[in-house]
Amino acid sequence: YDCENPDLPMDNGLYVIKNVEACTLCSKCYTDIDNDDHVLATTPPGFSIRQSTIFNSGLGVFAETTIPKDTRLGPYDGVLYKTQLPDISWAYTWSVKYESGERIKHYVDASPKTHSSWIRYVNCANTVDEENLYLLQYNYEIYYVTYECVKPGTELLVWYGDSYGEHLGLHRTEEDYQRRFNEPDIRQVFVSTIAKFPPQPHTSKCFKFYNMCPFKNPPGSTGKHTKMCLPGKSFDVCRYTLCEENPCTNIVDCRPCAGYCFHDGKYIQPNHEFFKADNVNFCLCTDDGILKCTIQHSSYEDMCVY
Ligand SMILES: C[S@@+](CC[C@H](N)C(=O)[O-])C[C@H]1O[C@@H](n2cnc3c(N)ncnc32)[C@H](O)[C@@H]1O
Repeated sequence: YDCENPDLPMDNGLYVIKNVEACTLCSKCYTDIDNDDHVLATTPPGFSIRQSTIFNSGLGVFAETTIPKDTRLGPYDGVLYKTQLPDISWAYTWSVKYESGERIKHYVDASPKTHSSWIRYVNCANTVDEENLYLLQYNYEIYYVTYECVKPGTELLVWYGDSYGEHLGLHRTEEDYQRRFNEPDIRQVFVSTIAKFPPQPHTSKCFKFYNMCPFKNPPGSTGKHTKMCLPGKSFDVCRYTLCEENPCTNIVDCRPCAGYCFHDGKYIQPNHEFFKADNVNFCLCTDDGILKCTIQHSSYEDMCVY
């Protein structure tokens, strides 16, 4: 990319480089999204995961091409927990907070590789001068954003926060930040646009994609499910009773597609329980492909009726 005129999509004032869907080609929906390579398969072009420049810190993420300032990377995928259970591997866990920035809404644990994305490998900067990313919580998801134009070969580094930093033997003060950036500390930014941009009912102008392939049949045509367009033209399957149709191939019965139920752009494994985006309701994908969700609504997902 060109740092001055990058040819990248934008969202809310930031350039966007999204995670690659683990199943990239429509014809290859049979990819086993459940194996350990899932996380590497989510790495977008222009980045690599390799031995970190930080001594004894394992793998790290490197820019292999120029990445413009203000580029949003992610999201930081993982398993969501409402409470910090003792067995959560905190090493890969971020907390997602309510808008006030104080109360914790849930935790996202990227230790299971089957559920995480490539930015789980971003290490913690040893010094403020090495920091080239800040953390952005946007619509209750965690992203990393570049502070500056990142040159090829540079390791991407973020500040994990004071207590995690302490654990790694690292210290950082507000003054360190101000010395480098000459502005108030913005290492952790919270933005919630869910209320500002309510989902719009599907129209023919709103294209839906799954793994880069537009849906062949307009959603809702069978009357079995309803899809809503969310900001950024992403899609959500609000009501999905039987998992009959693979939107990539239109093959009836998506069992060979490494999953039964389909929600929010992802296949859900049988008997897998997960929180919905509102993190109030949770769903279970049953063995026979039925997605059962609770209906204690508190957010825009009020519109989704099961
Ligand atoms: C979110 S993971 C980052 C990816 C990790 N390097 C890996 O290979 O899976 C966090 C862990 O990376 C290591 N790490 C990250 N930043 C570090 C640093 N500045 N110094 C030492 N270890 C670090 C620590 O083991 C930490 O618990």
